[in-house]
Amino acid sequence: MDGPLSEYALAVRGAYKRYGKTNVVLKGLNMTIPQGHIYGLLGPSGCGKTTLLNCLVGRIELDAGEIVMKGKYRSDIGYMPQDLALYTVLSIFEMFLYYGRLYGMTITQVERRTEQLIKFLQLPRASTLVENLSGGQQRRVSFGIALLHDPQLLILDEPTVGLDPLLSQSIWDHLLKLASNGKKTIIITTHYIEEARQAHIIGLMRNGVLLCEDSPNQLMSNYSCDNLEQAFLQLSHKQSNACSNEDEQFLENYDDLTKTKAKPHLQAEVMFLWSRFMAQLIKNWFFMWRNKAMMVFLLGLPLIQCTFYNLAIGRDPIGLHIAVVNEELMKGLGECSAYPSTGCNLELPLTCRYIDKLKGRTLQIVS
Ligand SMILES: Nc1ncnc2c1ncn2[C@@H]1O[C@H](COP(=O)(O)OP(=O)(O)OP(=O)(O)O)[C@@H](O)[C@H]1O
Repeated sequence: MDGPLSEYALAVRGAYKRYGKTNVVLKGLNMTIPQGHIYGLLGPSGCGKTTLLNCLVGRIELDAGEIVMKGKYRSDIGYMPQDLALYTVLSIFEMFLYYGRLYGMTITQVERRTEQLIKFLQLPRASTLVENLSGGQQRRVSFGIALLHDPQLLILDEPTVGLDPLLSQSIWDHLLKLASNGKKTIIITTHYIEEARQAHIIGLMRNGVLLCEDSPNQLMSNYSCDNLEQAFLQLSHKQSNACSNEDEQFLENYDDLTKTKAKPHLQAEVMFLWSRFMAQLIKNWFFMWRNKAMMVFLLGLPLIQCTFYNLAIGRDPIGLHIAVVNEELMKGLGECSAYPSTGCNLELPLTCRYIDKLKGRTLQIVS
């Protein structure tokens, strides 16, 4: 697709990413997503889909390349990761409340949205703990979190895996509805190739690059086949024949290829926000409340440490033999017995007063 990159909801140009010294995952990838489209990102396991999405949401940085996005902040994106970021000791509502507060939503807004999402995603009651949900239900909670703050760009990493086909279809219907008014742009990865036919554009990814980007119908007609799988197969053959020793070439030239470092495409977040602080506080409170043993331990440990510290340090040593060297009492400690141990007579030798104080403690004075 041509035209200035800023016209698109999202565009990636010349993206490179390598893990360690040898695992080059993105090899100069280009991707273009117009506003209001659903983009189905397809590719075999390990081809770099999650890596690409992680770069888009700012979780990791590209080594080189450019990402241009309509949104400027992380909160402009709704992201559903493959590995669910859920706190299992929280309930569904508490989970939504935590993320809602991170996005700056009010409690009333979160309550209203929770009601809608529970109905749409067919989730159990809002008070149900996440740990008591099935894997599929947990994925739906994670999907709900991505939709919670109604972002302009949705990035969904396999949202329909393990779901009932009817629910899967209703999720696709909802995504099509979200995109239909031209406002929301959605990137979705899936292993179900047939399901991806519902996307407006399909990106077929293999070996760190996109083999093609087109509408599903156009793709199938270009390769004269009646399903996407055959089109993908033909493209994969073409790629394999074209570059058999590609990996070694990339490794050799990687430093040259990535000379121009990628600039961050999302603006840095403000260091401190009350809503974020409160979100953490609420989450930790619920966490502690559900883990009473942990709470007792966390509060009890400093108490125990203080007690032992005070018992061990700063006390008088017991039974310690000490001697006082001084030249005030020439005839030894016996001299002190002649003086009263109280009063404020400054003519008395000060040593006697000092010895007197020591005697009252746990020390043994040796004469
Ligand atoms: N944090 C990491 N550190 C090192 N290597 C990684 C890391 N994350 C991913 N990889 C490697 O990068 C490659 C691409 O992984 P990625 O998860 O992006 O693939 P994927 O296409 O999303 O796979 P799947 O469809 O199975 O989720 C794999 O070889 C993987 O082992």
